[in-house]
Amino acid sequence: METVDVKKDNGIGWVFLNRPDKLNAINMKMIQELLTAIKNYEEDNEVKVIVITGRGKAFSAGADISQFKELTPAGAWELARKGRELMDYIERVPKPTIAMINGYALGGGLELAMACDFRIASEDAMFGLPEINLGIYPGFGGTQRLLRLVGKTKALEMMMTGDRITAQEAERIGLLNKVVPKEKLEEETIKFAQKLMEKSPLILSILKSVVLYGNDAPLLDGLNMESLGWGFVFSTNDQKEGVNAFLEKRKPNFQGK
Ligand SMILES: CC(C)(COP(=O)(O)OP(=O)(O)OC[C@H]1O[C@@H](n2cnc3c(N)ncnc32)[C@H](O)[C@@H]1OP(=O)(O)O)[C@@H](O)C(=O)NCCC(=O)NCCSC(=O)CCO
Repeated sequence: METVDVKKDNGIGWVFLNRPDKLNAINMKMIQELLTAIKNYEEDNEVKVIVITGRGKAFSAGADISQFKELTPAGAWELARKGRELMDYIERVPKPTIAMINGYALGGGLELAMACDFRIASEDAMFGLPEINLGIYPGFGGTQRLLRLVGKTKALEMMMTGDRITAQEAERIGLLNKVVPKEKLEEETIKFAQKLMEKSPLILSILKSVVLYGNDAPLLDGLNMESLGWGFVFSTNDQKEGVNAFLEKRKPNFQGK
């Protein structure tokens, strides 16, 4: 692949945005290659957790602005659809996903991070949706995901001013799970991924789909989905293993079945 590279290591499927000289600006090629990388990891049983990060000093500075000059309305619509399709796919992939944010996460870069389940950032990372300064607004799902993550007041402030915020502020408003010193970013991300890998991958994927369903559904529908799923979980080996391990005072050994 030209714009993305990948590495599998101890259950983690790493995805690196790899246009460091352009601060990992997301062009059409990168959208396609990211989708391929995520789909490959989805099918790969050795991969339990997917981590997305950037090569160089940025996570990503957003969609590639150099492609905007010649963009027709139909082309812009296509770019927004493809970008959105990627973010929606990442959000729904049935494995935990972590954005390891090593610098700027702006525009489409922040939208990519928001599509992941978890966001861990280095303390010098910067966040923002500056699209308004280009005379546009976020088009890869950011208007909706930021709203849901931090609420209307902060979401509108970030989108309407285009101002950047620090990692500390991003953590305070609920955009991040963790802020860590730069030199510990990888270590802390791996630790977090390992915690997830101790759980049943099957139950994690069912839990993820119940939570995502509830995010977009009326409360009663979400609660019904929870109860139905909860009943279903009792048909799995991992539920039996979890309960037996507790009763036998040992660590569970989940098989994802
Ligand atoms: C991120 C900024 C603030 C970094 O500034 P600085 O450190 O001064 O680095 P630059 O010299 O500006 O950038 C280095 C290099 O990368 C190119 N680049 C940076 N961002 C983009 C981008 N989004 N698209 C295309 N290219 C980009 C920059 O042109 C330089 O290339 P050279 O060939 O060396 O000139 C700063 O870069 C910045 O503000 N970037 C834009 C952030 C932004 O507006 N993002 C929103 C994009 S629209 C979008 O995402 C739509 C989807 O909702």
